[in-house]
Amino acid sequence: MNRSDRPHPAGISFLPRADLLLDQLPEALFIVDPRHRVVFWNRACAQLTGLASEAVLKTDRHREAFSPERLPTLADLLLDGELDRLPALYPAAIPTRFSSDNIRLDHWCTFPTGERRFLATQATLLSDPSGKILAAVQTHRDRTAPRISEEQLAESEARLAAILGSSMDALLSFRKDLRLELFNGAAERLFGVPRAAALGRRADSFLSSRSRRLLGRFLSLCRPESDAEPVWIPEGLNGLRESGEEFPIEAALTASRVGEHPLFTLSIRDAGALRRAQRAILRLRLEKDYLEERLSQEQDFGEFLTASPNLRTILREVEQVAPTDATVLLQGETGTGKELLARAIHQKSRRSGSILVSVNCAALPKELVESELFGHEKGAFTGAVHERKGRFELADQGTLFLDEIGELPLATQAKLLRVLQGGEFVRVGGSRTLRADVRLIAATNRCLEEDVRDGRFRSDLFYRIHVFPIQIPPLRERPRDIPLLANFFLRRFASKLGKPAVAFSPGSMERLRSYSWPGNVRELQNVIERAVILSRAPLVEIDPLGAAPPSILSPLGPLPIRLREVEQRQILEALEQSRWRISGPQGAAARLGLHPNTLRFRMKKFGLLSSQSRSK
Ligand SMILES: Nc1ncnc2c1ncn2[C@@H]1O[C@H](COP(=O)(O)OP(=O)(O)OP(=O)(O)O)[C@@H](O)[C@H]1O
Repeated sequence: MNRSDRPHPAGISFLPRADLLLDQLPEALFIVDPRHRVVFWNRACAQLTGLASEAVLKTDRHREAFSPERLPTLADLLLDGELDRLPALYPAAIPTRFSSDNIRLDHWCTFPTGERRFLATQATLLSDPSGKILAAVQTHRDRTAPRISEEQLAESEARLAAILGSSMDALLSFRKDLRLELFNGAAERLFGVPRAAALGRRADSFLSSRSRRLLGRFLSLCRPESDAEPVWIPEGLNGLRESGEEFPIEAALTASRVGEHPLFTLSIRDAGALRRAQRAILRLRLEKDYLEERLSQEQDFGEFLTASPNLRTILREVEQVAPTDATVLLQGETGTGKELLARAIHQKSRRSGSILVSVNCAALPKELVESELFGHEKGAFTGAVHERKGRFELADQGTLFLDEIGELPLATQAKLLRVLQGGEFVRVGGSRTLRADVRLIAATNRCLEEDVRDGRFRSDLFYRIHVFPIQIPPLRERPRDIPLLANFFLRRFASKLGKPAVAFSPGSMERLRSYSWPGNVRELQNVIERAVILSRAPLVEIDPLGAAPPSILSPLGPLPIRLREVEQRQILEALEQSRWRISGPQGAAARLGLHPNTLRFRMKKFGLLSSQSRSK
């Protein structure tokens, strides 16, 4: 049967052949009679719900077509006059009521197929002129796609609002007329103005008058682009609070093309707060350095400072060996603090009440080494006009620090071994056996194992002194020590030179950290001393430190050692010539052109301060 030949649906005989028209509608439409029976179900409705009109007509299956729970449809509620049940039945839906017999509901529907669609559903009652209800018509427009876009837009707007709200910077967006369109939470807090009051106001009303002119100049220069980068506005801008108070700000301006007109966004930061934070960070850093130094001093060894975990572990072991009489061998590159540590060990030993005698083996001429260590009798050799005690005798009951032990001639090594084994020795040119109770601390920057292999160092002596070897790592392997020691020397030299230095200039610490320090702590100390001497401002500037020339790194011929040796030799010669007299016209100081105290200081540094000279 042709569609046009079909009889009228029973309930809509008042609409002659309207069924044909309604069937063509793109909108899904059905009609129910007052007994809630479906009397019309158009083609779009069948397509939308998946239920053919034959399956629905004359039944109340229209309910299940739109909800698995068979909820009454809008048409049903209208017929029963029960619109007040809408909120309970469709809590998430958005109703729009046009009149008592015409209502719209926008909501998500689930069909028998399981598919979900967002529908704009509208229902109207049809009545005859006497007011008798004939039927209810319900139409459905599928708004799924626009609804998803709306939801996505709302979600992205909420996300954007959350981002803008949580931004630390105050954000002010405006068009060419400067009227504010966006004023985030940080802006409310910074300027003390609620968003509602700020929107629509001119953006430059939050700037001081000078800054307004500057912003105007910037706006005229800005070329809005779709992916514009922010442009920093140079320093010197001032914000204006609602209270009239001006305050320094840092700002960046972005000019982007959004829609037809350019959109400008000012990001503003309270520069005062930033500076206060920077000052607080500097203060905390200085405090941290100081505390680290204190901790290091308390935990460890007097002036021997370290923040390096490796070295701290080593120092804990040293702490245990210090009170014993065990021989300690300190190994490490030049300037790593071997002598300083030797002194600390002596201080922590039961011999601290007695003397620590230092001998720098590298500074002694070969022919004088034995007499230096073991003393000589009068006339033992040319120039030995007096009998003289050696360092072993002087160190009796105390500690003997043999620095650069690897430099000892082989013959002296043999004699040293005998003393260490039996505690007895004979002065050069003498026959009396003498005894000395000495604790030995030896140090070297050479690789003694290699010297033993090459026959430069006796293996028996090596094993005798290798009882408790300590390897002090070079400064470049303990990066944490660089700021600690640098700050320590900074304070020390600043107070010594009466300079009110408080800190290093920006970038200085980075320079110190990135240098390789071939001369280790001694070199660092010298660099800081020089910088403090040259500094005028309260900030101390470290000049760029050159890359270390390879020769300095070589363990065999480090330049600083050579200079030291020359200086030591000259002092020793002058002392020998003056018979270890320091002051007076014939004294070594006068020969060297030095003040006697300066000479004493240098001698102490080189371990040359013996009993002969101490008294003179
Ligand atoms: N950890 C440290 N803490 C504080 N000062 C240190 C430290 N290490 C070294 N120094 C200082 O560095 C300088 C060099 O140290 P020291 O003379 O002890 O080194 P060294 O290893 O014996 O050198 P060399 O092998 O050249 O004799 C000294 O002025 C010392 O006080």
